[in-house]
Amino acid sequence: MTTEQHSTYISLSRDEWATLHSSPAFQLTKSEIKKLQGTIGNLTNEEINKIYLPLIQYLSFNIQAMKQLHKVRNQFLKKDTKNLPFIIGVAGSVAVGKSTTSRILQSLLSNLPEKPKVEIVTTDGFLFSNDVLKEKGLSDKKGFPESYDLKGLIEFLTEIKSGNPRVQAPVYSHLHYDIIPNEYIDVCQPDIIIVEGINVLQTPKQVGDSIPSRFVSDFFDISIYVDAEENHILKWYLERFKVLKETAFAQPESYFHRFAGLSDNEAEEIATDIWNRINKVNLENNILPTKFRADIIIEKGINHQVENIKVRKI
Ligand SMILES: Nc1ncnc2c1ncn2[C@@H]1O[C@H](COP(=O)(O)OP(=O)(O)O)[C@@H](O)[C@H]1O
Ligand SMILES: CC(C)(COP(=O)(O)O)[C@@H](O)C(=O)NCCC(=O)O
Repeated sequence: MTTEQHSTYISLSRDEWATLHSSPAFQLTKSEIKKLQGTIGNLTNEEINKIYLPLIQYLSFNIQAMKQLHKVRNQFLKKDTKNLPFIIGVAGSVAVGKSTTSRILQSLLSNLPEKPKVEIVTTDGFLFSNDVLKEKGLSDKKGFPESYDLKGLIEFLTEIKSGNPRVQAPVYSHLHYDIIPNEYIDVCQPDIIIVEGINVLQTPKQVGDSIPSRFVSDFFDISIYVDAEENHILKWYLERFKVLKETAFAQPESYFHRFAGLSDNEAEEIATDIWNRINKVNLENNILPTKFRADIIIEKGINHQVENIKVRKI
């Protein structure tokens, strides 16, 4: 990181961050932890208390501040507009833990005293279908900026921030490795929306001779980048692939059903190849360069333990 980038963040070690939290300690049950931690799972109550509760408190201050700002703006404008959803963007590499982080945030935010309704929207729903990717010659570029219907994603977020009471998002199935035709999730003005995806902090590249006038991040009230060393992320990607081989790939309808009978070594070879050809290139060229656009950077060590947190100075 350059000195200039450094100087825009306050950097806190795990222990420094943990001391900032002032609410009482929290104890999730084993089954709650299991639901949150994902396929591999070594999430602990210590991690929740030291890392995620201070983060929730920090997010909660921002949510309260936004409500207050909305109130005084309404007073100034002599209007009575309703509060719009507070949008949190969660970015980072494939397999770094964006979905897991989002589930943890959803669960803990929903537990705040005002019991807000919190929904997660993943940007993989805005990937082009496999047929369209094939037509565009992008089958080996899934997850790259050009593989997303960015216009559709911006329209979705515009609708949300316009106060539309019911907005629909398309659905991606990791099992089928494709968009599910004609299936949508309804987003009905929750209090908080977590928008999670590898592309959420990207700035649009020029499309033809027009540049989209808005970025996805323009709609965020706060953004988080989940970061780790690439060798750790690859390890998590391989571990997840092996677990999926035993579970999801075993289902006949899985796109990767042909991988179900592979030995662990064969699976590791195939997953490493997919990583090196697609996800690693995407990380280096298109995801990592967006890190310093985030308001908060969470840096994880080998066991998913957060080691350092950077918070943008305001
Ligand atoms: N905080 C965490 N604690 C424990 N395990 C985690 C954590 N974050 C991610 N994982 C594990 O790492 C793998 C990748 O996480 P996932 O959330 O699926 O990544 P992404 O959504 O970024 O692709 C999963 O197997 C998940 O169980
Ligand atoms: C669909 C994805 C781009 C989304 O990544 P995610 O948001 O789940 O981290 C990714 O899971 C993917 O399929 N990448 C292409 C290469 C691969 O099969 O891993």
